[in-house]
Amino acid sequence: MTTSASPGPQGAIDAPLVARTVSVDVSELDALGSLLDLLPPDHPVSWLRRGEGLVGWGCAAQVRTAGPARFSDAAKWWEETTARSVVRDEVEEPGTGLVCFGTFAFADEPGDSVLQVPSVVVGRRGDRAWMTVVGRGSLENLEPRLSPAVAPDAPAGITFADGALNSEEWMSAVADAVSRIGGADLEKVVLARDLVATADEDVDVRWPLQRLAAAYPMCWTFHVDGMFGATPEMLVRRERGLVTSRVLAGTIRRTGDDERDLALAATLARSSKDLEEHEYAVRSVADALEPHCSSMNVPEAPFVLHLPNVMHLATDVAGVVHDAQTVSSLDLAAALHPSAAVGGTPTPEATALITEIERMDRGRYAGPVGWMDASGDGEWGIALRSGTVDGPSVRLFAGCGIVADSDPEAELAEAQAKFVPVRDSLAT
Ligand SMILES: C=C(O[C@H]1C=CC=C(C(=O)O)[C@@H]1O)C(=O)O
Repeated sequence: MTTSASPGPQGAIDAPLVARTVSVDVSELDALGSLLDLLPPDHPVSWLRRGEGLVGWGCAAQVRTAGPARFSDAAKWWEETTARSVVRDEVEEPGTGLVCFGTFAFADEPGDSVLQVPSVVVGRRGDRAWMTVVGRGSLENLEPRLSPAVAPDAPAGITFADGALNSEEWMSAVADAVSRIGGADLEKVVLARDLVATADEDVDVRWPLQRLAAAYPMCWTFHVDGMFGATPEMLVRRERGLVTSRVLAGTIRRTGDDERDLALAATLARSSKDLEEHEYAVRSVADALEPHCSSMNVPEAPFVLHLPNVMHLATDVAGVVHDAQTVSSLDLAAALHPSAAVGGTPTPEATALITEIERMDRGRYAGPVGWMDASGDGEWGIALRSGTVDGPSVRLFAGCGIVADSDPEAELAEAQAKFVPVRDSLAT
């Protein structure tokens, strides 16, 4: 575990964090554009849906963790950091006061995970808006002030290439997985592949973020430490004792013809292959949340979630938690990860097969990404429809749930459709 921090203008690096949250007039915010328009290029973070949520920038403190203890080490650091901090919060909503943003590796190894405390966070929820400024030293020196940022440049000269496996190789990995599912204890495994986009110059992540938020308003547009995307899947949200999770599994591509898409949605809702795959995913989430809840609501049948590129079977699981004092939203995310939507069923067999046949390091793709406040409330999505930006290079990821009667060609087409959000967001 490594920690670092910017000492700020008036404080030593090991001095406690000080934070001040003030209310912001929504019309003042609107006059500056969307929340994303406020982001400067310095450590931008985002968690936005339908124009609401949180953005932040600068880095007041951060911790990097790795390995099987990546979640618990990060959670411990957050507990210690918030316990030492001095906070003046004039708004007191979930997401005010001290807030951290995190992105966690999918696998125990090699794994590289981060929890960051931005120096500035701006939040919006309905007709309420706020700004938090974080530093070290005296609260009185913190000056919350909003201003627009310089707009990002479009990435230039983007080209795409296969990542670890080309299409043919990936289809044979899928065929291999199908043959293993028939035999052993394995019911489902999620196999992913990657593409690599290369630009002429460093990619400014604010460009794809703006495009993702505009094209996928029903998804959570996120960015933390190079990991960005627009995910439709909420691993866990905890707010004032209520926990919810949006489980997705079972997918069909859209055609662009609304009438045909409606017929396809009906087919999806009746498809036994997809319903079976979905059932595994819901069961894995409900089982992991159950020990933390005094009551739960698990709908019997899924609904169809319509996205611009694909449609999914979706179930919203909800519960009342009884251990909010001792178990944070990040602890819940750790308990849920990896769900059947990104690992498979049973989890140990599925993740072992992923390591064996996927032939790539997922990095933080399909890991939890999101934010948490000092009370432990927060939102952790699954980093899907996502990419990792590193200088001029962006690695894009997409995966599919493979079950006994999966067809490799259909799965390849589904993966292509899942690349679309990030691929299009890099276009000029
Ligand atoms: C693993 C991904 O999607 C998961 C989430 C929703 C539906 C899925 C499916 O139908 O296969 C996947 O389990 C991805 O987008 O990379």
